[in-house]
Amino acid sequence: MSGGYIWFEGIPLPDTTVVPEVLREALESFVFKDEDVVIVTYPKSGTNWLIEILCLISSKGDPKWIQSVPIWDRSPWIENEYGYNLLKDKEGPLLITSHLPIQLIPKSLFSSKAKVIYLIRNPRDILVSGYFFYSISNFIKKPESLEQYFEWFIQGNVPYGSWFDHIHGWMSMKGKENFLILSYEELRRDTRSTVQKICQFLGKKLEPEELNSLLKNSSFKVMKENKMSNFTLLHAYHLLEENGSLMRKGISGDWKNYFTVAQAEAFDKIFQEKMADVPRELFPWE
Ligand SMILES: Nc1ncnc2c1ncn2[C@@H]1O[C@H](COP(=O)(O)O)[C@@H](OP(=O)(O)O)[C@H]1O
Ligand SMILES: CCc1ccc(OS(=O)(=O)O)cc1
Repeated sequence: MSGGYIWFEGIPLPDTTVVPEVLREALESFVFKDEDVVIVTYPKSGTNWLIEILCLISSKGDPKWIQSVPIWDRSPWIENEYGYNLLKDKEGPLLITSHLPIQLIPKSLFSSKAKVIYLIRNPRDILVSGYFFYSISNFIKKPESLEQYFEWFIQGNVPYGSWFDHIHGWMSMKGKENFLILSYEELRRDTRSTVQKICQFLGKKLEPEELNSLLKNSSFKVMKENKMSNFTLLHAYHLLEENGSLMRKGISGDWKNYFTVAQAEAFDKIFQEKMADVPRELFPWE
């Protein structure tokens, strides 16, 4: 286990989960079907929370599936060797996850009607979440300090490259009827309405008790205790340090507890410069 990167078409990808030849095959031959649902996020945006919600929509709130099957088997990452090998032989409709920037996603996505949900989060919170998660993981390059990780993040020397580029790339899909943009912040502020919005996008209907069960079983508290979702299964493979979990705090604005005044000002400046061309309403935290 090296915890380094492979540089794939200029993007740093974790070398413990991504195998270049397998990713190349996925990019050239994977065919998305109209019935598939694809979750796309930059890492640490709340990916696994959204997966849990989509699994519970699919099971109509019944928690059996999320309590018995690891989260990475329920909605495999297409760019990972493990995930691609599951997906390529699986009967559809598929639930698929990806952190890939738009230029690396298999091209068949653009000619299919597969429904894509893109989840955005305040990059300052993503930075803090990534810093803590990669510090306890043994499969991603470990930062020595938040100061160092801050620099890596700004430069895009982190898994899946620059957050700023990721957003710009995927925003070219904005307005397409099979593309839904959500934010972690709205999901936290009003989970019920946001789940209803997802159901509407997917053409699904949940009865009130099914929705209540979904909300309970995808809550931070319940996910934290679900070993199929909280990443503690990785302990057996020494991929995550003992007691380490995906579920850290699950809040918005935690960056304020870690950024220095100078870092906050520097980040604001870079954000304004790099995101000036993106409509503000996409960033509910600004
Ligand atoms: N049910 C839930 N409610 C709120 N936040 C959740 C959640 N499940 C996961 N998260 C948060 O999502 C982040 C992980 O994102 P990803 O799944 O993309 O790796 C972590 O953020 P924090 O580290 O800020 O707590 C984690 O706590
Ligand atoms: C094993 C599934 C998994 C876990 C963590 C990952 O990290 S990140 O989301 O890319 O930062 C990826 C895949």
